[in-house]
Amino acid sequence: MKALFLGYGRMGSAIGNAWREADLVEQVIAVDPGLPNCEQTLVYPTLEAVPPEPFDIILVAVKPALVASALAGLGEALCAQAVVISVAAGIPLAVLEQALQGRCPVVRAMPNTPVLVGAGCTGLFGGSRLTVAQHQLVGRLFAAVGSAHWVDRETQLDAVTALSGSGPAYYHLFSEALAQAGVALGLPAELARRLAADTAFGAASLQRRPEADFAALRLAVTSPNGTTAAAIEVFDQDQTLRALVLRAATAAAVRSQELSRGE
Ligand SMILES: NC(=O)C1=CN([C@@H]2O[C@H](COP(=O)(O)OP(=O)(O)OC[C@H]3O[C@@H](n4cnc5c(N)ncnc54)[C@H](OP(=O)(O)O)[C@@H]3O)[C@@H](O)[C@H]2O)C=CC1
Ligand SMILES: O=C(O)[C@@H]1CCC=N1
Repeated sequence: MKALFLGYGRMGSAIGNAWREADLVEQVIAVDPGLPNCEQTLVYPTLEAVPPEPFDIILVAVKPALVASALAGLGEALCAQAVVISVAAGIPLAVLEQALQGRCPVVRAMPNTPVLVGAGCTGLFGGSRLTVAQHQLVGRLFAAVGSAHWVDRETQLDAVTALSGSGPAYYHLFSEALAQAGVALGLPAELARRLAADTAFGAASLQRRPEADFAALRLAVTSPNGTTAAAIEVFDQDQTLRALVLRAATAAAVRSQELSRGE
């Protein structure tokens, strides 16, 4: 299977490298004006420079504002047998289909950066022209770099973006804050960094077990009148943390809706 990537920055290269390392695609070709050739990936500066051969998958991973113009340049020779996947936040299927003028079936995907280590999760929504076989292929491609989840309504992708698309940054921010707190409490910076990372990994591993109940996992750490209770009381004072998380996720979802209107 051959894959063409339009945009090979952080998200495009994370997915391209992961698919190649998992032997899901034999050849990855990328179009990206700013990049030199990477090992095992042929990078062209423009779409016009790509030899006119058919691709099975064309993944567009440019900034949302550039998606329509990047797709408009896709000629019949490249996309005759392809499924086009857009990972751009907010850009609706209707815009993608219009840019392609019906040349190929389209899927919207909202992955996240842990695809780099095979631990991503991706929300998916397919257009009406997608065949059952193509639906299965796209699901398999994203499941191979983490987990893949089809949503029923396109608007749900705004919530997926707010939760798991942007979500890794929220956890990284919390780890930054926790490591800084460790240093303020007297630990060497490298030890605080390591403890924050290992704690995030351990907690996530517990959360991922089947039937895991997040509240029960929290309570298992929280001895009555103990150290955790003292910290949770601060987080939960007037629902501070939960209210903040809701505000932050809502801001992300609203931004996704704005992007869909081209704002
Ligand atoms: N980063 C993330 O965690 C996630 C990102 N996304 C989505 O992925 C998309 C890309 O984001 P991200 O990878 O972070 O951004 P990057 O800026 O890292 O990557 C975009 C790349 O596209 C290149 N580019 C610009 N114009 C074109 C063009 N016409 N044709 C081909 N390549 C072009 C850019 O080059 P140059 O820099 O020189 O302009 C850049 O290298 C966005 O739409 C975003 O919404 C989705 C989920 C998660
Ligand atoms: O911040 C963004 O807009 C992109 C989409 C989800 C993660 N990064």
